[in-house]
Amino acid sequence: MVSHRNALVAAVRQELAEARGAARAVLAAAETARGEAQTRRQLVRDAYGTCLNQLAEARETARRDIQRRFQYETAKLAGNVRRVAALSATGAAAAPWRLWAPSEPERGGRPGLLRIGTLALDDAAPLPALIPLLDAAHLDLAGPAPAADGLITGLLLRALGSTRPGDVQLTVYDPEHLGGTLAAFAPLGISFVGPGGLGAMLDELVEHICRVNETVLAGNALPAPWRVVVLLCDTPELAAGHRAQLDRITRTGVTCGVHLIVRGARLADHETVVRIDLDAKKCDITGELEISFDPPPPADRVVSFCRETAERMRAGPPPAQLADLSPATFWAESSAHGLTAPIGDSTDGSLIEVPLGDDPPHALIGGPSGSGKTNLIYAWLAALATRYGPSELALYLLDFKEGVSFARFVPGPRDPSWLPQVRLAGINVNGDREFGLAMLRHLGEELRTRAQAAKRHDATKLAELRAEDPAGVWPRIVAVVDEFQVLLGGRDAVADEAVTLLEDLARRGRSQGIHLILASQDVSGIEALWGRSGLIGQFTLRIALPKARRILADNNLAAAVIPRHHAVVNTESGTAGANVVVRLPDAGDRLIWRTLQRRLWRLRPEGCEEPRLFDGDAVPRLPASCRPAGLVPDAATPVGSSPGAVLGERIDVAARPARLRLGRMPGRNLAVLGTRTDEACDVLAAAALSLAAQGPAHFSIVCLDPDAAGPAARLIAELPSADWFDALVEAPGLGIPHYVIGYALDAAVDAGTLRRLLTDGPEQRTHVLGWWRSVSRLRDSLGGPASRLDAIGAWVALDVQGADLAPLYPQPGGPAWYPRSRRALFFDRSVHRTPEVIIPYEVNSDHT
Ligand SMILES: Nc1ncnc2c1ncn2[C@@H]1O[C@H](COP(=O)(O)OP(=O)(O)OP(=O)(O)O)[C@@H](O)[C@H]1O
Repeated sequence: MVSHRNALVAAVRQELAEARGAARAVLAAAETARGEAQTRRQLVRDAYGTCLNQLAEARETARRDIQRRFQYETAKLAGNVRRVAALSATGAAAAPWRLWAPSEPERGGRPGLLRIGTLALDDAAPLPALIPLLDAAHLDLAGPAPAADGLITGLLLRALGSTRPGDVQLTVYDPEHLGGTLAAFAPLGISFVGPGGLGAMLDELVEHICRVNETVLAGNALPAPWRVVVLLCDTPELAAGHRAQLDRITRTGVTCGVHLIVRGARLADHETVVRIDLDAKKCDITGELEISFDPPPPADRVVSFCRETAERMRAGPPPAQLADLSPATFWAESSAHGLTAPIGDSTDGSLIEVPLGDDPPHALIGGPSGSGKTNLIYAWLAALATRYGPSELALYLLDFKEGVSFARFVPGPRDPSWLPQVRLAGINVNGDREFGLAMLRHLGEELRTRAQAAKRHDATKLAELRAEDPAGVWPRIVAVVDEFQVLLGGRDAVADEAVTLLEDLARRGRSQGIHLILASQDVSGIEALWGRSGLIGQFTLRIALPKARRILADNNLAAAVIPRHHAVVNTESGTAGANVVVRLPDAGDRLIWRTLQRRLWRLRPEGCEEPRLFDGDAVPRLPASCRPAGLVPDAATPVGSSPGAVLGERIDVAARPARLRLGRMPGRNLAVLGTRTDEACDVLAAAALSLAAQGPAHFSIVCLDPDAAGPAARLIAELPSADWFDALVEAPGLGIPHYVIGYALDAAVDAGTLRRLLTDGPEQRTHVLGWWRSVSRLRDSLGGPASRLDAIGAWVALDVQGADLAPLYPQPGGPAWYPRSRRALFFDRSVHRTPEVIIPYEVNSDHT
């Protein structure tokens, strides 16, 4: 029993031991699992922390990135807005008060926006808060009266300061303060409306709008000035009638230049109404952005501005500047149908355009000395030359005054530029009416060429010719002749031919695009002008400067009353009633002109040639091509049948040399006549050198005057083949042309030898080119008063009166010739009907 019990205990013990062992094993496993779980938990916790950190970092980076982009975009946007704002509101419309000054609006520009304060932007410099007014809006202000009145004062100052004096007309309804609120503006002549005047004022505005609409419907431009009406109402309620009228004005005013600025009475809703809430610091235009309103302008600034503006209004707007006559784009116009260009402005500042074309075709400018004719021509030419390029306009300019007014258009020693449209300019022409004639002849040729081209293309006027012949170059030609009375003055062949040419050009130039602008101090005495109705009748454009006589019709006295630097432009031949008064800009400033000309010059097309300049005071030099240079022709070189001796420069547009043909015919000798040694020597030297340049020739120099010995020696030094003689000799036939160059042959020559040389020489190619100091001495050297002069086929007269030349001239009485310095009269019996004036070349620059 005991053993059984012992066994049982042992068994139990065994089982218990096993159970305990198993429990311990389970516990150990559980402990291990717990440890592992705890480790895992720690890992997860750590990972979570890392993740959180990374996320926070990423979020911070993204936030910073977004903020940077936001700042960048905001700054960019603000910059753009600031630039737009700067363009939309310039000068007085936007400047802060401390820098504020009135600014001149651009000619033809529209009014911009006006600044009322600034808009605060996060992280960006504040933007100007701008609102529209003129031509755009009515303003409705809500908020405390003093702040609103200050804002209105600022707005008015900006609107007035950025427009021309008189462009804005101000009306103020201020029943409580009886105009006191805006009294600073009183010097501008504003209308103050009292407490009882609101109805009448609104009625008047409504009528004004009706009138403006009538004008616009009639096709006329919107008339200035703008009407700005300020209503300072302290009681919001208006009488029903007033309210109805105000609503009408609100709806229709802006398009008619009527603008309301209202404080205290709400304007009806309309697209043109801009509301400004001073309490909320908001405005319709700027939306949700808060406005920091500008303070009112300093009172003294308003008062001084108004005083100065009132002064300027009394004086009128300043005259246009030369630059105002230029278009925005140069050379953009076509001259097919005419030339239109402003020459100045009217007293209200608008430019006055002057037409030239089919009607009116030509212009006559008149005004006493110093009245501004040349200035007017400068201004006109500047306006034309900036509008029409060289393929549209060609200018021929001639000034018969003693002076160089057209010299600025051609290259000079200090300025190589020229006005690209100028083809020819004549200065100091007062003594050389022949040059005027030459220009008219040249234009006459051009007229003929154009008329033939028009006939070929079946065109009746320039516009048609240009349409039919698009490849042709047919610019309109404008010929300006200043002091043209010099050309027509005098009853001689020059005046007769000039009038005939002018008449032809005036009559037919209209359809061929050739226009004349003639200016004169006094046209009243030009009989040639008034005697030919066919001529004067074509000059339908008349421009009269102050005190001009006979430019306008006899009953048109406008020129007598206009002030200095003004002109009357009349396109109906000067009839009263067709006057337009123009203020002329000062176009005389050389620097301004040079700057303009340089701009045009740089635009000149390829191949644009320098203009031909004729300067009556300049002495032309013998061209290098007329001197024997390089290879000297030898005896084997063929000799032309009639070499041409160059005697001087012809007074013509091409500046060609005048030549005397020396063929093997009787009388082919030259007599240079007169006492001016220098010029006589130059004529002989030019003749000899030019002959030597043309082929083999031999020269015999005979010099009988010690004063001419220097030039004669210089000549012989330059001639390839020449001998010096102290007396006239008969040279044997050489087989090549032989020229006897005789200086002062009247001094002492054997009459028989001279006669034989003159008579028989030319047949054997021996020609005498001699200088005699007078016609009678020439005769004496040929044997006395009865001797014949047939052997002298050509002559050049220097200081010899026309009547003295009678023995050498086919018409009785001799040619009409009054000697002039550095001018000579050339007559070649075999080619001339009438003699021609030439300018002896300067051959050697010093006349020792
Ligand atoms: N619109 C103007 N504004 C300012 N100055 C002017 C104006 N017109 C002319 N003048 C000046 O008046 C003076 C005379 O002008 P201009 O030489 O044009 O007159 P003119 O009629 O051609 O005289 P003249 O026949 O004696 O040559 C010049 O000094 C010129 O600068």
